[in-house]
Amino acid sequence: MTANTPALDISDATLELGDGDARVLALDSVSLRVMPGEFVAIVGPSGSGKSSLLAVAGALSRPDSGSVRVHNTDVTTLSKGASAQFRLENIGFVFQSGNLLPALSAADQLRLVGRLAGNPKVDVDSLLESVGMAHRAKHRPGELSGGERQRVGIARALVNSPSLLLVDEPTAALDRRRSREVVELLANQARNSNVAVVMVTHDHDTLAYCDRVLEMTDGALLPAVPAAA
Ligand SMILES: Nc1ncnc2c1ncn2[C@@H]1O[C@H](COP(=O)(O)OP(=O)(O)OP(=O)(O)O)[C@@H](O)[C@H]1O
Repeated sequence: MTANTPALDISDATLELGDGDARVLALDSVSLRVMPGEFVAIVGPSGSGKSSLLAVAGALSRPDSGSVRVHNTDVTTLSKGASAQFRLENIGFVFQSGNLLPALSAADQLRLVGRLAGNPKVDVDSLLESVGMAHRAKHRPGELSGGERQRVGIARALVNSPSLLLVDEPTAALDRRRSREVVELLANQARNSNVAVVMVTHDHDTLAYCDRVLEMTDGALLPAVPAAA
């Protein structure tokens, strides 16, 4: 594996959803290559296919045609079980609201994901430190602010040192200042951990932190638009 190996390489992926009259071309010959350490934002109107793109990139759904390689593994050829294990070890997911387990402290959220991947010696303290949350290690999600929960969610997604981080609307529940902080944190993590980040967002305020901004329209991914647009 060389430094030139893309962390994500989607080639000509097509995905149809629904049946009969409700059939929709969610992905229309989409190609996307993201290198390690690169931070890419995907914008676009509701229903344009952004979530479908993340699902295909994260081996959660299989395109009807085309290939999806994550760090040189074609994830479209993996069985269901192998794909779940591959996701756990190679892909981190960050969702809108952090998606933390209510009963677990911040530190235990991270430990659990490490244990599930057979990686019990995770350096939880350093990871929480890297997202500015070391002082909240013992707090449960209910005792954290929205921005803090999102930070723990990012640390948790990084536990197994993934090559790819897929992020869905991370700032939807946050005010302007916290939104910028969370996206700046993602940008720093991309650089420092050499992880490729693909973020779906409606938040044009945070696009300046991204290396590239792409736009989805009717299932197609358009060439980059200026980050400040
Ligand atoms: N299970 C499904 N069955 C049929 N059509 C679906 C299904 N899921 C999504 N779609 C359709 O596929 C298209 C792409 O949906 P997708 O969720 O990827 O869009 P999106 O850009 O993420 O939207 P949003 O910004 O509102 O989350 C939409 O037209 C949607 O209505």
